[in-house]
Amino acid sequence: MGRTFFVGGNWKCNGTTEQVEKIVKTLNDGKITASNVETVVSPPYVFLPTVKASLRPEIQVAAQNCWVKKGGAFTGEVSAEMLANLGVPWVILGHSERRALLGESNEFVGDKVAYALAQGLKVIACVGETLEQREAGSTMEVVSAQTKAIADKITDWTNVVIAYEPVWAIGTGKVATPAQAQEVHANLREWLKTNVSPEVAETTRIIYGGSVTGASANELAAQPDVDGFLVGGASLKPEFIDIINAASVKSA
Ligand SMILES: O=C(CO)COP(=O)(O)O
Repeated sequence: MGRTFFVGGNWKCNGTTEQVEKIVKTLNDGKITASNVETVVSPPYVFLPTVKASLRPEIQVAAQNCWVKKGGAFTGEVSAEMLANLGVPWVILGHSERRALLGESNEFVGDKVAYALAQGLKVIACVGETLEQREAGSTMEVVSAQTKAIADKITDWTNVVIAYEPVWAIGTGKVATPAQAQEVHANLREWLKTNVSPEVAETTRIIYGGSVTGASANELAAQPDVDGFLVGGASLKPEFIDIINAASVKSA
């Protein structure tokens, strides 16, 4: 195996200067006991440089989005080149909130992933089905189409982490069961094996997101195809440290 466990904290559109300082202090003081884990937190753009400068070196930063191509006359956007210039190593792309609220299509997300990778950024690419889609039995159809739109635009998957985030589990407190997460992760890995390559399937991290807490992390992490988490609400709280430490389950 050898996939390094990956834990991302997506702060979404939250935080004041004071709250951000507090979260950074909690992260810097927290006892990280797991050794086999890559940790990334994603503050809103405006806080990125301060958070990057004040965080302990084991924790990296990610932006929550970036523009689909080279910067220029695109008011309100932030380009991948700017993130690279600031030394921000990661970017989250295709989050369901942006797909749903801002109308980002599969193809648009695929283009963003390709452009960000070409600028040297690493990408956390999000996929996931709505409750209606799950109930209609089309979960795999939806997540494969989202993954295919990315696969169509890139050849090198080294710097890509796939985040499976079922929309019905995001911010609802309704976490997927370990079996539900494992089923989709295994199917996604199989999809990569068939449609990209066995090597990419074996090495690409597939992480789970949706109401992960300190209490649910260990059992989810124990699933063979769950390679980490993308955490929203709980990433603003001290229990994020427990979620990072769930990585120990893999080496236990
Ligand atoms: O959307 C998420 C992370 O990107 C998950 O959010 P919650 O952990 O708050 O459900």
